[in-house]
Amino acid sequence: MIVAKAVRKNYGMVATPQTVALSGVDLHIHRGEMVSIMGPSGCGKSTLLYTLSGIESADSGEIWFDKQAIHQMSEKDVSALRLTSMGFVYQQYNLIPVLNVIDNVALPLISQGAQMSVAHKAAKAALKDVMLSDKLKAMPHELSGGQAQRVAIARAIVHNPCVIWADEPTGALDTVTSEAIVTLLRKINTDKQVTMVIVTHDPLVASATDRVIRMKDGRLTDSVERDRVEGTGG
Ligand SMILES: Nc1ncnc2c1ncn2[C@@H]1O[C@H](COP(=O)(O)OP(=O)(O)OP(=O)(O)O)[C@@H](O)[C@H]1O
Repeated sequence: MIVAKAVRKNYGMVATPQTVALSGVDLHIHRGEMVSIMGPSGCGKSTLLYTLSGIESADSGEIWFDKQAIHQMSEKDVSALRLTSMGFVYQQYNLIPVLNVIDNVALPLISQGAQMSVAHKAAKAALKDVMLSDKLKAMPHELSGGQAQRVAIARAIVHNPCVIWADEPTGALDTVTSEAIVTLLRKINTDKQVTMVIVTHDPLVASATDRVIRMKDGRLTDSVERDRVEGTGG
């Protein structure tokens, strides 16, 4: 479903010393797969996530999303693809502080031109999926970290995307809350068959995914299936 071929990405001006963030990444993520990306700080995990999702452009190489060549698309077309087919979850939730929970979750649909009543109906259903039906009118500052992340997850699924990209979704949460978020992400992956790509430092998150991709110095070093990660065959 998502294919990267020899993807390279540098930061910095051509005339100045450049940071090599991705130095030839080849990757294939299958539809419905839940994958984690791990590796030391600065190895290029977030850059890979944002390049695969078309937020950052690659310097060279190919990125395919369901047979669509992201590396050849205009910025406008990639934005439209993101809006309709992708959801994002960030470490710091990125909720709009002046909007209540239901309006935050409805936002991706409103951005696509949906009527408010339609967007609110879908937002309510998404908030039910994350077990927050009792917080529709709450403001973001009234939520715990775990609740805020669940709202962010509802916002990421409200438009039925094919893929969810998550950058350190448990990075700001304690262990118990992280476990609940991982369980929720896994349930959404299973129930809705949404492909999930999760950048994480957290072994707990990685152990819940189908495959752990390891990176070092802008390259993939390893790709390990779940049973081998857990070492239990389960
Ligand atoms: N906007 C940017 N401008 C310049 N350099 C950048 C930019 N974003 C990332 N980099 C550099 O690219 C390299 C890869 O960064 P990236 O954020 O992808 O790593 P990471 O593995 O996600 O790190 P962390 O685990 O600390 O979040 C790093 O050396 C970083 O300093």
